[in-house]
Amino acid sequence: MLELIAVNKSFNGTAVLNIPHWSLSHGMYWLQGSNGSGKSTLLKILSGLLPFSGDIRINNAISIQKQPVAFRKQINYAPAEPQFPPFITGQELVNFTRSVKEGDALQISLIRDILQIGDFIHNPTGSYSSGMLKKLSLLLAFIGKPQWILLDEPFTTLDHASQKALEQLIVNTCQQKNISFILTSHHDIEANNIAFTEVYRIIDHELTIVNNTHAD
Ligand SMILES: Nc1ncnc2c1ncn2[C@@H]1O[C@H](COP(=O)(O)OP(=O)(O)OP(=O)(O)O)[C@@H](O)[C@H]1O
Repeated sequence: MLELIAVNKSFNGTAVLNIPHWSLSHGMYWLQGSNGSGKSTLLKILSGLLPFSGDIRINNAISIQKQPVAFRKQINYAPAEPQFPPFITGQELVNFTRSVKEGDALQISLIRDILQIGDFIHNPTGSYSSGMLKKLSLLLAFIGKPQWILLDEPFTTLDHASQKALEQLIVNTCQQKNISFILTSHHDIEANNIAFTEVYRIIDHELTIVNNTHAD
């Protein structure tokens, strides 16, 4: 369970998010919104990267404000446009993330195959295409066993085969490993084959539920 309580975020006095209360049980959530509506800001807040007023709790126990380290251990995040120091190789980032997030080698190898991350992983990230950077960022987000994985625009820049593979990976990870997801996009949910638990839009700084597509 992820609970947002009186979450407000402004930049330079301009309100970007105002979420009085939002409670998410285990599942897959789709967050839609136009450019500048606040999707990336919300995911950065949820992953502990941006200060805000209010609180966020996991399982009614771990508060992002009071236990920030314990909270962040439960959240993995992949940004919309990943950036890494150009001299670091993908493999070095994987090794570092594996040690921090207590990932296992077999898990990483499987996800690497699913996302079709080839030997380029051993090259410095400065040599990667945007799709390669995206795949590396997604791989890092799946390492370990967080309670939530937050993926900002995960399907952009991926080729069609990789998009389909990612969809299946998300569904399997949610169902088999009990890990929940929040995905953002500008696009309608129909573009994807995932049966989302709930779909939200950010309209005028507030979250609005669009529909409930969950089958069971
Ligand atoms: N660091 C910042 N400083 C000032 N304003 C910011 C900052 N980051 C975001 N904003 C503003 O917050 C608002 C929400 O931005 P955000 O990046 O969250 O939108 P988004 O929904 O992810 O947009 P997009 O779909 O274009 O990626 C925008 O008005 C943006 O200009």
